[in-house]
Amino acid sequence: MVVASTTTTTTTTTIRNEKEQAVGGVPVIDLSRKGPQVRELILKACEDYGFFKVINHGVPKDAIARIEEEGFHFFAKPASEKRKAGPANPFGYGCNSIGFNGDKGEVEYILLHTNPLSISQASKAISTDPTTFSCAVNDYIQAVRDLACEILDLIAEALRVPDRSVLSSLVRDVDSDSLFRLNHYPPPGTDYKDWSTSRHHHRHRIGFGEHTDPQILTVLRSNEVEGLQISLDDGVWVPIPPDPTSFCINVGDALQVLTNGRFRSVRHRAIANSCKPRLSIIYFGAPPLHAWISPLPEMVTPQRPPLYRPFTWADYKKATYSLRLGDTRLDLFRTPTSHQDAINSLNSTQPSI
Ligand SMILES: C=C1C[C@]23C[C@@]1(O)CC[C@H]2[C@@]12CC[C@H](O)[C@@](C)(C(=O)O1)[C@H]2[C@@H]3C(=O)O
Ligand SMILES: O=C(O)CCC(=O)C(=O)O
Ligand SMILES: [Fe+2]
Repeated sequence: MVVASTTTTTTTTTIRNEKEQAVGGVPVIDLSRKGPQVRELILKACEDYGFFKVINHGVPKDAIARIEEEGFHFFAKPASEKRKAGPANPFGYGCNSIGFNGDKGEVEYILLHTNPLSISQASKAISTDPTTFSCAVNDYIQAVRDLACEILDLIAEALRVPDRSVLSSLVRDVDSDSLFRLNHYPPPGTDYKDWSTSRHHHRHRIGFGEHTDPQILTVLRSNEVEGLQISLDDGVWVPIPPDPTSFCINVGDALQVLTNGRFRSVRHRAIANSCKPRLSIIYFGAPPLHAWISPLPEMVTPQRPPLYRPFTWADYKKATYSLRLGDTRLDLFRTPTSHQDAINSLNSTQPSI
């Protein structure tokens, strides 16, 4: 059972088991428990939060350990060495600067396309042992892609879509535009860039500013350091307790469209306050550039007309990269009627002057 409880400072979501004991902070779904119950839990989490954690996920420990080691090894290098793999354009090494439109954060990262050829090319600038690096990345991607696809198949079944691979086939396509990212959040005061850092401790040192992920499904794993937060409807930020044995799953914008707004693309951010370095490893499952994205026919009824017009993933990426991190780019793709409905409902909640 999912219960929202309010404390004096924040609202936290508490999950209670059948005996009404609190067992965690967000929906935690055990993927080893097959059957309709798991599908229904995933469905509810995607509708209510656009976010959940999975345990017993089947991703080999060894694949996780190898990519984590490669990540820490790279970020421990001198700034001048790391810069040889940058600047991120959008792929490669980036430091403090996110995207092309002025977004900043206390983060350094490697962003890669998941195409094995581009991984092998990029690895030459990242590692002195590019084969070991690219093998670690490829093996990890393969394992988390399988996990993403298993979840997408369960979602399609729960939505009663006749073709259970309609979502996963977009991510499995050889031309899929899926991405891989390593984010490193150094502790405050660390000299990880060339210029001196502020030693002031802010309550919220923003590592990666608030945003939604544009893709279909995000699979995120971090080390034991906290930082990830998700936003609930009322704008309250909920910290996600770190758990290196689980994966965080986010609904992305494209899945919000495919489900005609039934699932929410969750707003999230990363805070970089900890005195320990945080490393997150992220897979963004995306369709091919030429794929058309529109609400699945089963998600459209006379009562729920299409909220979004059809567009290609290439169109959506273009819009994404022309905007700031925190912008709500999905609004650009709403149908005229649904856009007007949204404006009307907003106006009706504003006091009239
Ligand atoms: C500021 C930007 C960085 C970003 C592209 C964008 O213009 C807006 C979306 C950003 C985001 C957020 C989720 C992923 O981390 C990411 C790779 C993506 O697909 O969209 C980043 C983009 C990026 O860092 O290149
Ligand atoms: O590093 C994190 O925990 C979150 C980063 C993120 O949301 C992203 O890279 O899209
Ligand atoms: Fe994100």
